[in-house]
Amino acid sequence: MMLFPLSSALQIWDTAGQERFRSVTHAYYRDAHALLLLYDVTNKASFDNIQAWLTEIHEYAQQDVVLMLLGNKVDSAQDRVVKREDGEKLAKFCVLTLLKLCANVVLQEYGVPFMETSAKSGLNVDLAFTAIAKELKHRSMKLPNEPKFKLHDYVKKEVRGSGCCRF
Ligand SMILES: Nc1nc2c(ncn2[C@@H]2O[C@H](COP(=O)(O)OP(=O)(O)OP(=O)(O)O)[C@@H](O)[C@H]2O)c(=O)[nH]1
Repeated sequence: MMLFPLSSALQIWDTAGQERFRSVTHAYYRDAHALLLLYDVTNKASFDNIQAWLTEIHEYAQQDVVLMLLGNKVDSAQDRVVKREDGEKLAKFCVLTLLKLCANVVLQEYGVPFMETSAKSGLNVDLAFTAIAKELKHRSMKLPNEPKFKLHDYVKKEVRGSGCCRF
């Protein structure tokens, strides 16, 4: 991935969401620098499951892990059961839950960034990965004279809505 003026390599693991693979996925948390929490906007159970994933994150992930909440499949507008506002509320709730669980300074200040995506149309997919990569890059470079990268501001500025005609 090119992040001007440098490039970045991301190693991406798609962990199995099913309960029966849970013990295997624990192993991935420990060394992860970022976690993308995905639910399916056409599947309420996947939305409700985010709470369980947060508990897992607290237990197994690094304390300063970069988190992002994504509501996927927004191209399936006719099957949508989870509203965008519910996702936004959940992103705030994620913060409260994690604050109870840990003292992640980044989360305390800004909350969990949230956006809706479509793997089918590509809506916001590049943005999600670019935002994560930029955040990690800035953290790793630690340049004192560089302005701090603000993940939330970046996501807010760049995010595209699914709207009626933009999948
Ligand atoms: N319409 C639509 N379908 C999608 C989208 N993303 C994934 N799918 C479909 O949803 C189904 C499940 O996708 P997966 O990527 O296997 O979902 P998963 O959450 O990784 O599933 P697990 O491996 O069980 O955790 C597949 O049929 C995909 O083609 C999307 O953005 N829009």
